[in-house]
Amino acid sequence: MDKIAVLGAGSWGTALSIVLADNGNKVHLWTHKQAQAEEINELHRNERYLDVDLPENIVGFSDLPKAITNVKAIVMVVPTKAIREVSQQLNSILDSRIPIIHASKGIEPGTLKRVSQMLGEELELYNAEDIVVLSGPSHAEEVALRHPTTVTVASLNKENAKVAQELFINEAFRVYTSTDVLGIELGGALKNIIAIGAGISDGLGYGDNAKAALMTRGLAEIARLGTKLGADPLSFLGLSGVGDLIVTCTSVHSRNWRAGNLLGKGHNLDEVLEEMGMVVEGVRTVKAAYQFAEEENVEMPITTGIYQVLFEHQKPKDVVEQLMSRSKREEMDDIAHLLYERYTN
Ligand SMILES: NC(=O)C1=CN([C@@H]2O[C@H](COP(=O)(O)OP(=O)(O)OC[C@H]3O[C@@H](n4cnc5c(N)ncnc54)[C@H](OP(=O)(O)O)[C@@H]3O)[C@@H](O)[C@H]2O)C=CC1
Ligand SMILES: O=C(CO)COP(=O)(O)O
Repeated sequence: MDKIAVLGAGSWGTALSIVLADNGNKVHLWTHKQAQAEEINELHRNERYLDVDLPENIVGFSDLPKAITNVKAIVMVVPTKAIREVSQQLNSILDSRIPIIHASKGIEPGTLKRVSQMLGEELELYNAEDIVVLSGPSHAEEVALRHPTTVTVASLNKENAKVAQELFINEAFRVYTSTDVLGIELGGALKNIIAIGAGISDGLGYGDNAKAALMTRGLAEIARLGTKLGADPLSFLGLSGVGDLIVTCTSVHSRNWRAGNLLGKGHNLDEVLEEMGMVVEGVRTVKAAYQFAEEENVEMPITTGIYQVLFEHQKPKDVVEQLMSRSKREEMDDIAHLLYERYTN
């Protein structure tokens, strides 16, 4: 039985541990809280994060050196804001280059780094190119119930992506490979912003038309930024693009959608984050995307509107009015231009 370490015992770390345990591995699920490790070992539960019984081959650890001893691979699933801190802790104990797969969806405000870039910067033995990202439409609650789910694993090194595919794939969890790390990471991170927007729209009482508009035009601005940064535009039509956008914008499981929904109903951001009690990645990512849009001179009106609601105390209804009264334009003008530039150069 291979040992795999999963770092981050929230809902997604726990669900991915179940997939790995179902595949016959002994999973070392690391948490920074001792009581949580004890709950996992004594009750085979992680009650605060996921309402399922855990397989007995998932073992809780609160000691990081012990958690990674003799493991074949490390899966990193802490929130984006904790990636650097946990990587720094790993540096002093990692003595060989085992595969590292991350499943976190965010971009760091200020530096505008994606998770694989942060890992490459912090981990002394690794470059960003060594890291694999796992992303796609995958609510932890459904993965834990073994409901059919599909994700993409991407690495610049195709062999690394294949190792990750082999590790996770099973009859309920289908894994595709890609080499477009940039597109896969951007798709997974930026859809959280649009999911907040979809939640706001539903909270305001708008209907399906408004949500479909947000999703479609949201995807257009994700693709616009991603293509400008060098991602493959086709990735945004894939699992980590349109797939994750659908699942996050249309589900009550999504913390980003739920946070947006409360904002749309009139709660302020502090109240909402207090109520959620779990990570809402889109809140930090919207700061990064807003900064990206300015620096890269890319139009991202929906992202800008959500930024204004979250951080500039704009009323959601006023932002909707602002979006609906923008100057007239052709639907595909800039996307067509970007695609033309990409495929003719
Ligand atoms: N939930 C899902 O369905 C999916 C989530 N993701 C992504 O996975 C990532 C993790 O999300 P998720 O598991 O849902 O989040 P949760 O909020 O459910 O859990 C986050 C976990 O990380 C722990 N944590 C926070 N800071 C640190 C730290 N500095 N050191 C160690 N552990 C820490 C938290 O501990 P504590 O709260 O006890 O401090 C908690 O156990 C996010 O980037 C998310 O976007 C991706 C796909 C699906
Ligand atoms: O990324 C997810 C599903 O693919 C989970 O989204 P939330 O973080 O909004 O719950």
